[in-house]
Amino acid sequence: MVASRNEERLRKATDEMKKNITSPAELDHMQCNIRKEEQVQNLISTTLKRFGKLDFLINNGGGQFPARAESFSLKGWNAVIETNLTGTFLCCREAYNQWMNDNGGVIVNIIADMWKGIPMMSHTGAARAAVDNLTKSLALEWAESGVRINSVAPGSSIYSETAAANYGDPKIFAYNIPKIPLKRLGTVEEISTSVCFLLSPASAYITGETIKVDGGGSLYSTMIFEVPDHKKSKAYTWKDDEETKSKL
Ligand SMILES: CCC/C=C/C(=O)SCCNC(=O)CCNC(=O)[C@H](O)C(C)(C)COP(=O)([O-])OP(=O)([O-])OC[C@H]1O[C@@H](n2cnc3c(N)ncnc32)[C@H](O)[C@@H]1OP(=O)([O-])[O-]
Ligand SMILES: NC(=O)C1=CN([C@@H]2O[C@H](COP(=O)(O)OP(=O)(O)OC[C@H]3O[C@@H](n4cnc5c(N)ncnc54)[C@H](OP(=O)(O)O)[C@@H]3O)[C@@H](O)[C@H]2O)C=CC1
Repeated sequence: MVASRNEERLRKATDEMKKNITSPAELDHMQCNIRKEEQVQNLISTTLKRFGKLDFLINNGGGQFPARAESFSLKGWNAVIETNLTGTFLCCREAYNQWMNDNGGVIVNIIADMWKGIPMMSHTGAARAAVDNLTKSLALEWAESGVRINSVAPGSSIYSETAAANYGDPKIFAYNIPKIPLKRLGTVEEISTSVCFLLSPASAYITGETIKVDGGGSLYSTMIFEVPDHKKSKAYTWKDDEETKSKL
């Protein structure tokens, strides 16, 4: 079952996938806004009615808009936290309560390269770091039910048409290439094969872990953003201490 908000995009994506499926696996799609609790409950119960089981859950839905933190309205902040953190939590909780508690299963959460913060997208950085931590807590709480849960963290380097449209710049991802040790963008396949590995029995002994698929970008330098030159940082020395004391 493939689910998201936009019916037309869903239909196109599932038609495309059906053309490429060589196994007898069945595929369906369903509208669901993961920010809405009832819609998530309905997604999981409909999936169970349609397929009779729920082996895997992949929380891939996510997104954000670029802006400085001081400019965020509460509505904008909440939109991004609800999309990336609350939506992921609701999907995990429903999958567990409706099926995986009794039957086990595997969950993979898609997060982002937020290890050094994400300037200009601090809302999504905070939400993705929270999902990284949620993954670890759930791995411990749900291990006794036979549930494994891991994350995949793509670099800011996998070309996305919707992101380029959202950010108004088709070259938005290409700007990052100089900051990626492997000196190229990643492919969608390089993300999905990592997800498949984590879903497969080959990773049966891995839980609560996050795989970074970023061409080494997270080891290197912060993407896109440069801190402007400034003289706002005052050094601290013992001499300053004496001056402070004399003022007290
Ligand atoms: C991490 C680095 C690399 C990552 C790459 C990718 O992830 S690639 C994948 C990337 N893919 C995606 O990102 C796709 C998915 N992304 C989305 O659907 C949206 O970005 C969303 C998550 C904000 C939800 O939006 P929605 O409209 O459904 O939500 P809503 O109606 O509930 O609240 C809207 C409120 O949010 C605010 N606000 C929104 N846009 C802007 C902006 N440009 N400017 C400023 N503010 C903005 C504004 O406050 C607005 O309220 P207003 O002023 O209208 O009263
Ligand atoms: N491309 C990249 O370089 C990177 C991507 N990522 C993350 O990887 C994931 C996939 O990204 P990508 O394919 O590039 O981007 P897309 O924008 O193409 O995919 C985001 C998906 O999330 C769905 N979505 C967004 N909000 C909701 C919601 N409220 N409820 C249900 N579905 C929702 C969208 O579908 P619809 O609009 O139909 O709801 C869309 O299918 C995202 O979480 C993204 O943030 C992380 C780091 C880098």
